[in-house]
Amino acid sequence: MMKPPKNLRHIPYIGYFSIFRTVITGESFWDRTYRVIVPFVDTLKTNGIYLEYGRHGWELFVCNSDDIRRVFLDQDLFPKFSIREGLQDTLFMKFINGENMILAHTEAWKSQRKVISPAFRRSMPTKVFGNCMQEMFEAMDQMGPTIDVSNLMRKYTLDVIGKAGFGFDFNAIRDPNSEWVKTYEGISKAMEDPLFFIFPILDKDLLWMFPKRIQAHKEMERFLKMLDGVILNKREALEKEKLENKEENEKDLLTLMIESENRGEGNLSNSELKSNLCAFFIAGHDSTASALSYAIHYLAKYPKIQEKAREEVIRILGDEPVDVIPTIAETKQMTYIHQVMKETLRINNPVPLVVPRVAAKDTELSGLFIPKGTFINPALYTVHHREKYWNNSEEFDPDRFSPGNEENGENWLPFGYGARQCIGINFSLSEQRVLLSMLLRKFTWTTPANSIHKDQVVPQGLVVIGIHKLDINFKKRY
Ligand code: HEM
Repeated sequence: MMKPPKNLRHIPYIGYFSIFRTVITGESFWDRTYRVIVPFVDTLKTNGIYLEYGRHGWELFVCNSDDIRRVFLDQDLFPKFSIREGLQDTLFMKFINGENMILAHTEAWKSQRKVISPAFRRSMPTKVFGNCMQEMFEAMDQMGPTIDVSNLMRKYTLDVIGKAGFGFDFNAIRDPNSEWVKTYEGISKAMEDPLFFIFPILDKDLLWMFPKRIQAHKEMERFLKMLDGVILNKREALEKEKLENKEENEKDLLTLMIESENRGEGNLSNSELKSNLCAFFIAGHDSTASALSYAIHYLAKYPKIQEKAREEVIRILGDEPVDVIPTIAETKQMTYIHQVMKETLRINNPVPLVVPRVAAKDTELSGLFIPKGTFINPALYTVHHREKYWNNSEEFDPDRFSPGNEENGENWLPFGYGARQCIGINFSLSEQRVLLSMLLRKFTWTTPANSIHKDQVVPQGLVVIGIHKLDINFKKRY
């Protein structure tokens, strides 16, 4: 355990105690990458490939974008690790039980993606995003000038995933204490509990020792039953043509998936539909909330960038003192806001590591022998911070992505790459453009003098990394 096994010893490694120090001092993922990983990787003669001890023993970390793309593209040689192993019956696995796109492999994954991709291509519900924003503005009116943005963004993205995902109103912004908001927040907090995350055995065989945890399992079952009901009702309404008449792009994803099926584009059972809705929560809720919170943080920190972004919105949507929900065409004109979003996703990508891949047979990466069974982590966050790819990588600079300056595009990997790239990429980017543009028109904002994030951001989260209690001072423009 102190040293990698013999067949991996030709690859440099970071000592076992390094990770201990991080755990004991509570160092964040971001800080550790800057303190330990990036400087170490830059000294390597292995094209940024090294080993570190992790959940599955000695694992490979790939920090060059060429090999990362190779790993993502070749699903036969580098299949996704099956995260079910050892996790059956845990709270997390109950949530995404059954087959969904995140867990499925090969043929099962292909046939799911065939039905679900068209649904995501058709969906671009800017009106749903904009209506949620108007509810958010009303809520902000009641909050006073200093607002906890991380909390607000989680409420906003929960309402969006409910309405745009399956036509369900969590009502998280208007009524943060409503039944399903409390239930969802309870189970999502329980799923992230580090104790049960690190020792899954406590969550199943030794569950009887933790009454609060047993309660969380019960709440989970209630939540999943609610989703069963939503799916049955939706199928029934579609059969009886009882759904309200909506433009194609404003329909929720569940409707679009069932319609794909009805057109003969494939089949998803009710349990697969439910499992995929849960996958949308896991993959799309906190990730987008984190991206938005970080964007608002950087816009507060750099007032000139905020002003430039606002000028762009005003140029496109005008400056009348009324809320305007942008159309899809208008969001596409927001090139500078898009640059701000891209730079935010570079510097603090919410999903810094993905589900590991496993070498299906003996192979090589950058000429290094990789034995069959090796766990491989595409280290997206490290790639985003290497000087080799990005000048002054610690600096927030949206101009890196200005038109004609896109040479770094292939090193920008917040949504993964290849066939398994994030299916929600355009959905999330559009959601972010609507929120940021409407917020920029209505408010200016600054970081309070006593902010805990003034010198360095304080992150939170284990898998999706957000920002801890981001207080921001807002001032209305109209
Ligand atoms: C800023 C927001 C987001 C980020 C940074 C993000 C990031 C990612 C990444 C890195 C992957 C690839 C994982 C891998 O290869 O192992 C992925 C996959 C996925 N994402 Fe996202 N995501 C975001 C938003 C969303 C949204 C809004 C949804 C759905 C509503 C979503 C649904 C999914 C699904 C279902 C997959 C699995 C796709 C497959 O394996 O075929 N994501 N995401």
